[in-house]
Order: sequence, then C-alpha cells, then structure tokens
Amino acid sequence: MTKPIVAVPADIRSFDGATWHAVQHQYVRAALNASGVMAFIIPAFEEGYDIDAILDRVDGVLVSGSASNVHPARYGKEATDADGPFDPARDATSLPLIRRAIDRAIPLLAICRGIQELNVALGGTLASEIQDQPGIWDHRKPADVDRDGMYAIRQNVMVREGTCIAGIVGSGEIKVNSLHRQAIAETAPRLAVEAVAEDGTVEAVSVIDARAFAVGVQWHPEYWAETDKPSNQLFTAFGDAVRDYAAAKLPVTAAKVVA
Ligand SMILES: N[C@@H](CCC(=O)NCCCC(=O)O)C(=O)O
Repeated sequence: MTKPIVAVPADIRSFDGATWHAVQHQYVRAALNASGVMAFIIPAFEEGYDIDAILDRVDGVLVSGSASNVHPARYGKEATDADGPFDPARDATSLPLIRRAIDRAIPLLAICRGIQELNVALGGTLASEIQDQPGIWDHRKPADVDRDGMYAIRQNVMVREGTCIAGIVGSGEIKVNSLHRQAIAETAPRLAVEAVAEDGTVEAVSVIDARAFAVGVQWHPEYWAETDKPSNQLFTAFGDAVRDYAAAKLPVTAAKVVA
C-alpha cells in the first residue's frame, strides 16, 4: 500500500517581507516518523475552497497548534484584546475541514489550537487567558527556556476510564506538556471529555459516535512523538486509523474523475 496522506491546515505567517502558509516542522515530522503517514500542508484561505475536493485526496486530517486563536465570532462572542492574535484564514480552512472529516469518517487528530477548533466547529466555546481565572494553573509555555524547555513534559492529566484515549495510552494519570492561554469553556454537545488537568481544564476530547478516530488533545504529543510513550501511542493510533481508512477507501474510479 502506498504511504497514506494527511491534510494539515496551515497558519498564515508574515516574515522576510512576505506572507507564508506555514506549519511547524514538529507536526509533519511526527506524522512521518511516528504515524508513518505523509503530511500535505493545506494553504489557508478565507474563501474559494472546495473542502470535499481536499478530503477526496487524503486519508486523514491533522490539525496543529498555533500561537494564534480562533476568532470569538466563530463561537458567538465579541472579540477582546485578550482573545488575539487571530488568523481568520486558518479558521476558515480548519473549521469546515474538521466538520467534514467527521461527517465523512476520515480520521482526525486535533492538537492544542486544534482541540479548540474541534470544540468550536461542533458548537462549543473557548475561554481566554485561563491562568487569570481563580484556581486555574498557568498552562502557558515556560518563558526564558529553549524550545525543548517550552515543550517539556511537566503537567499531570487524568485520563478517564473507558475513553478512546484510555484505549490508547491507558486510563489514570499521564504527564504531558502545556503551552496554551485558551481552553474549552463550553464543551460542544458532540464531544466527550476524556482527560482533565488537576485544575479541571479540559485536556482531551473525542467525538461521540464518531465513525472513525476523532480525537483532540490540548497538549503537544507531536513534539516528543518518537520518544515519549503516550505521545508515540497517540500518533501510532492515529497512523493506524489513517492506514485503515486508506485501505478501505474505494479507489477514485476513472468514471468519477472524468465526471
Ligand atoms: N493559541 C492557543 C493554542 C495554543 C497552541 O496551539 N500552542 C502551541 C504553541 C505555539 C507556539 O507558541 O509556538 C492558546 O494559546 O490556547
């Protein structure tokens, strides 16, 4: 079987005087080296996309983290300074891609900003600057450290028994990294909370009654996907789901291509 392909929606970034469609290396590296799948970066556009035309050509969707945040208008709220920075093109690409992948039973792994997009895509809301709320831990990336330090495994999360994630990494306490200022506020009706932090912050969800792998995590399993056991288990499970989907997918017949 040829190596399956997963779509990874890009961020819009500006540097060197130009606008770029970008995904951080750690995500596409984890896809290739831990999931055994190829990541195709999907440029971010606010309009003009045929989402089904993209999904016809891939075997999974991997939604990466990002320093930008989903625009509050996407979940019925007014934007404040605390909610930025924004990336409307990423929102406009990611959200329909997530919804349609779930509809079409295409495997989905959503990470950090990705779990927040998954929640918004299915009707949930987000909270900003969660560390300012009473009793909430500071989940932001550590300052004044190198990149490995930013992504250090340092936070306990409790994986609930009988969940999709528990079937992959086991139930009970696992240690993860944490680099976020936002979190799920109202959980979308179709999402099951699968893991929480000690302060109650939602750390993992799965799509209820999903016909394929459909998981979101607030932490970053991609960064240590080749060396950290729970991270590797998650990416291996995603890769297995993608391979199962690819193997079962009927080939695009010549008749369909002609039409
Ligand atoms: N912006 C959201 C999601 C956070 C996230 O995806 N973090 C990844 C780290 C990106 C970086 O700063 O390199 C939030 O803050 O909750």
